[in-house]
Amino acid sequence: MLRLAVPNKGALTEGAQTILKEAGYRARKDSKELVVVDPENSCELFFLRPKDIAVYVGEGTLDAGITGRDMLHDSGAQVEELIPLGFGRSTFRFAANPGDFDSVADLKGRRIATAYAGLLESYLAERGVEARVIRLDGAVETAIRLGVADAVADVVETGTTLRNIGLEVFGEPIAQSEGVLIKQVGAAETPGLRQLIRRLQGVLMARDYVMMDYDIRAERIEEAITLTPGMEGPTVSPLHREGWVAVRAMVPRKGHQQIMDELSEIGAKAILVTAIFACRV
Ligand SMILES: Nc1ncnc2c1ncn2[C@@H]1O[C@H](COP(=O)(O)OP(=O)(O)OP(=O)(O)O)[C@@H](O)[C@H]1O
Ligand SMILES: O=P(O)(O)OC[C@H]1O[C@H](OP(=O)(O)OP(=O)(O)O)[C@H](O)[C@@H]1O
Ligand SMILES: [Mg+2]
Repeated sequence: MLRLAVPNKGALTEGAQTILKEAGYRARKDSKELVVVDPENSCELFFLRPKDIAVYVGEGTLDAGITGRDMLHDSGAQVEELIPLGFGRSTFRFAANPGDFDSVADLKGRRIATAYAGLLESYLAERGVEARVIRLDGAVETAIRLGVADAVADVVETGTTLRNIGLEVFGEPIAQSEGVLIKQVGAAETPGLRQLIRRLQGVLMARDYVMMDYDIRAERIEEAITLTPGMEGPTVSPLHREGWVAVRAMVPRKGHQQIMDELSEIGAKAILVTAIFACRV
């Protein structure tokens, strides 16, 4: 039985729920459900606070979990990232009143408010910057206005929250984050976990790739294959027309229009693009 931790609220909840559903796992019926048993997939889903997930997985009480990469590093738990999941992308950054600071070195001896003290403290230690870290739970952007801190270190996605309170980011980004699948360091991958990984990779692939079909003169096939190399290699089948072949290959969704343009230029006809519903890599 695979025991999996899933965020019960916050920015990662919807993305986690959607990807698991697309991977064939049971969804919870309402946001108050804390445990979902999925006998068909021999899996139990535990809905937990995103920040606690690395702790449970690190202790080995759960086999795997979905959390944010920033939370994984903040926790200090014995967990490792298995695969990035492509949702809940954010940057972790310093911010302050405009003009107050230029770089992390300027923060020496100053107060920095954050809800990710573990992540911030290891970043400062790596750079030899001694500062006072003020631990808050959330809405840390307000700490400067209320005189509790000189700067903040927080999650920035669109930047709207910072703009609304008149703060500006400074220095290099501290970390890039997104939803990730994690497991305990050194723990064996059970068959249930391997199945989950394969299914999630399949969903990500189906999101990132499209299927492309086209017809082309046989003498241009090598040029065409350079444009659409596919995964293992494209399928090339004879066409019921002398000197022509049909080609089928998976291509990255991003940039597929350009590939179509380039195929047209070398004489490809009937170029079709279709979405991939599911796949196994
Ligand atoms: N606005 C956002 N857009 C995208 N991802 C975000 C955003 N805010 C947070 N995240 C990411 O989502 C994860 C969890 O953040 P979330 O805000 O859900 O947790 P939290 O702040 O601990 O909880 P809460 O906000 O409920 O107190 C983190 O990995 C973070 O990088
Ligand atoms: O750049 P933006 O798109 O504005 O997003 C960033 C904001 O989103 C998160 O807040 P959340 O809603 O989780 O509240 P919290 O600060 O209480 O955790 C994060 O802590 C920032 O405040
Ligand atoms: Mg938050």
